[in-house]
Amino acid sequence: MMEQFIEIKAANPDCLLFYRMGDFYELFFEDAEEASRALGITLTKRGKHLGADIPMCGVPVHAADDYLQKLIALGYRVAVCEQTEDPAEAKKRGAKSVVKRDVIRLVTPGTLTEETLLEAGRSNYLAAVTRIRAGTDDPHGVFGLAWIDISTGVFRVGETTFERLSADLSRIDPRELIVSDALFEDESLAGFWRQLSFAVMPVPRAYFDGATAADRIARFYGVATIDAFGGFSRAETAAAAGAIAYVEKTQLGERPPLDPPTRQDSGRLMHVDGATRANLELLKTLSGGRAGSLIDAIDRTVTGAGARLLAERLSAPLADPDEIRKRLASVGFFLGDTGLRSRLREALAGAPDISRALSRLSLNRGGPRDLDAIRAGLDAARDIAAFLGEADASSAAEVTNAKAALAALPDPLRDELTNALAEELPVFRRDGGFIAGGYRADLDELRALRDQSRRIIAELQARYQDETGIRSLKVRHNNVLGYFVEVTANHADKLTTGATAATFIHRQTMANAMRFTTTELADLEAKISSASDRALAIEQEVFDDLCARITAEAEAIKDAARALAVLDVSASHAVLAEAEDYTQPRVDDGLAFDISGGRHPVVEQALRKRCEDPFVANDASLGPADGEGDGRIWLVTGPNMAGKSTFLRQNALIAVLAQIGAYVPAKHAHIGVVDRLFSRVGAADDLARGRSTFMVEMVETAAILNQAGPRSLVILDEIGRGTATFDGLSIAWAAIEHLHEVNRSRSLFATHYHELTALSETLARLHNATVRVKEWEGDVVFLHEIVSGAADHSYGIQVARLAGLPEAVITRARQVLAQLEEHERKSPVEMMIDDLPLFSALRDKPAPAAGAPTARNPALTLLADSNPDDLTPREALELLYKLKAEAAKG
Ligand SMILES: Nc1ncnc2c1ncn2[C@@H]1O[C@H](COP(=O)(O)OP(=O)(O)OP(=O)(O)O)[C@@H](O)[C@H]1O
Repeated sequence: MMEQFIEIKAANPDCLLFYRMGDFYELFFEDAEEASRALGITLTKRGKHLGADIPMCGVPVHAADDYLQKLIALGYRVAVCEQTEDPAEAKKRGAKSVVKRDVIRLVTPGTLTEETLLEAGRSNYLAAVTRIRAGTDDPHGVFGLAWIDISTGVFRVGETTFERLSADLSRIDPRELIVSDALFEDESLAGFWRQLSFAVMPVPRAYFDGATAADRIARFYGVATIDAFGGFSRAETAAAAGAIAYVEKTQLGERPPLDPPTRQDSGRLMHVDGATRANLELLKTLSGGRAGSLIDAIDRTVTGAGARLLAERLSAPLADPDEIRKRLASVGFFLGDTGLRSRLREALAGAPDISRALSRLSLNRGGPRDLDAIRAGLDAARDIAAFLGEADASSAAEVTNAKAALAALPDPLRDELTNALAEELPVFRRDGGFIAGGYRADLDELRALRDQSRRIIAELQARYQDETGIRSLKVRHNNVLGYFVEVTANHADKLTTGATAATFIHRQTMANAMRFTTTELADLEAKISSASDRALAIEQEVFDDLCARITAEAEAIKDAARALAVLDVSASHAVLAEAEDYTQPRVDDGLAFDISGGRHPVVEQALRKRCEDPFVANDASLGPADGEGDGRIWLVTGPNMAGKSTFLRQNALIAVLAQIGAYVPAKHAHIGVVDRLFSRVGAADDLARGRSTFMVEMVETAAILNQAGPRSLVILDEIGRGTATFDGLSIAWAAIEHLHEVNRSRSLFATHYHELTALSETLARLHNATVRVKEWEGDVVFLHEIVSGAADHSYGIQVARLAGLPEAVITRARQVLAQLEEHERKSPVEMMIDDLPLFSALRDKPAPAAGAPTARNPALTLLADSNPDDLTPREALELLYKLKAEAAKG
């Protein structure tokens, strides 16, 4: 057996090998050591290899999914090795022969299908990347991308460049990425693969071989050529073939129901790079959780498929106004009909995840409950089609299409499943008992026979009791003996002696009981077990038959599943819009960015939950003044904690929401489609990548200044704060000029460098905005209201005081601040700035009226004239009284 194990393990060196032995999967050698550590299960030993003990641990087959889930989450890959013959068969070859075993599947993060291993609301993508260098001018080559979710059949391809690869991968957010070993080892990319947050798996170069790529895809789909799928580039075809090769390798011959690949044209999407995606906390917060993210605030879907579609849309907002308007129309449709919407959501909430059930059935991994999921899904689809059919959805193309997809579902299949399936269903098909009575006459007969035999056994027990006079005699059953007669030890003599001894054949002596069999019982047993076996065989046949009928309709079922997801998302946006008072944005091809009464979707809900003051809505207007020329830059100054970051982010989030086709938290919103969204907010260092906070900030800023264009929306929060004041100020200054002159993007720029507000005098499209605060009894009160103008204070010390800094530190900080401000008034900063050519335009500002000497504070004069070393305590006290009197005057 060890020889067999070692051979199979050698063929799967990069996986933990789950080696099936009876009711357990056993792991040996290093696998056992790793798994026992990772899973917290006991490490034992079994036998010896080369004179040393063999470490071993095991997990029960029935609980294997839980352990698999843990291992996959920890980044392991598992090869599942099953017994491929009955142990009885092996015995026929000789007592010592080993049962045949084979790996039936590789479980990897990107190729999961089990409900327990998948997250209901998240797609589970396997992505493949390949590079083509020939025929391109780009020294990095072009990159082909393919991504597959085998649990739902989604299959997409695209082409990208090195610059965009990271953004594309962060949009797809795969669980596992495969690349050819050559690309994996390419020195120029080593750092790139390392910094990705998901598993990267090098695979043989042959997976991506361009010469055979198209054939491999065609073979998978059983078509002569892939032309019918649409024209793909060489890079796309190679990536798609690589992904298919990997699916084939991990599924070992089972074929998941993949859609034909479709191209995702990233030109029609809003481009959002990884840093922006993370900064804006679209799908998860910077700390990695879902709570507090945008999706968490807006997700009102009721199905797993709906939640997945919403996440997918949030990762890839559109940049095509027509498509966006189509989605908005569906939301409008559901907003207009509350009754229909509630009925839809009720029906959806009860519908199972049919695409995932379909995938398991196609991969021969499904159970009776998956059949039932399809049945229930078809039922729900029919109900939904019926009541949608009554409504006039002509204004909403998506709803009309969904209706058509649902109506196209095959009724006979649904009827068949309804008739075939029993009420209560076991998890595994091997357990039987899932076919309803009345569906197959032969099955009913066998079941009757089985049930009848049980009755006969009861009768037999009564007869044996009578014949022997032992009232406590029982006919029992276990897996070792089958049916047997059991009497307590004190009655045993009656069966082993006299006339009855001929009937009762001794089988087993227990401490308190003795067990016997009889010829009659053995005959009955044979009948019962053959009836059960035959019944089970019929059920398996019916299962296969139903499975085949379902997979034959896979296309229609998948279309319907997609339609249900679209309906769920559209209705969920309507629910959100109604509950949260969102509005339909106007989206077009222009450069407008007019938001009135805009709110931050996450902060607004958080404030409400904490029962704090309601969110203060604010306007933003970044489009070209008078509709002509390029967009504007708003330079937002204001105290700490005033709400600058919130304002910046809310506008980016409103753009994202509008472009996924959702309603937005505002009174009115008019947005000319944003082609690229950039945001640099907050500070976080990336020590894993060897970058300090400031370095991260500069890398992200560089990306923005190098890539943003007139259709982009740029959010920059406190650029330059991570370094010395003048360096930071200068970088921020130059960045604004670059944005204004070169990028010409619609931008929001928050800063504490109040000096920057002077730029509005030279940069025509720069608008100064500030957040209002009130001072009250030395404290600051935040009004969160954005108005035109510039801030004059940071109120940093007041905020520090609110935060609970010790009073001594606050007092000292005030003194230092006063000195610094005094110093700065005389300092050469402004002179230095004036000397820079960029600032020369500012020099002509009228000088402050001269000749008004600032009167010196008399208290200060008193202090200056005193000499503390010469003062007696009494004189010191008198001085203090004088100072106090001066303070009271002034
Ligand atoms: N419009 C608003 N209405 C109500 N509360 C708001 C609003 N904007 C912000 N807040 C509250 O103020 C807090 C601070 O906001 P934010 O982080 O945006 O301030 P900031 O000006 O960027 O501060 P800093 O300069 O210190 O980074 C938020 O967490 C939120 O609770």
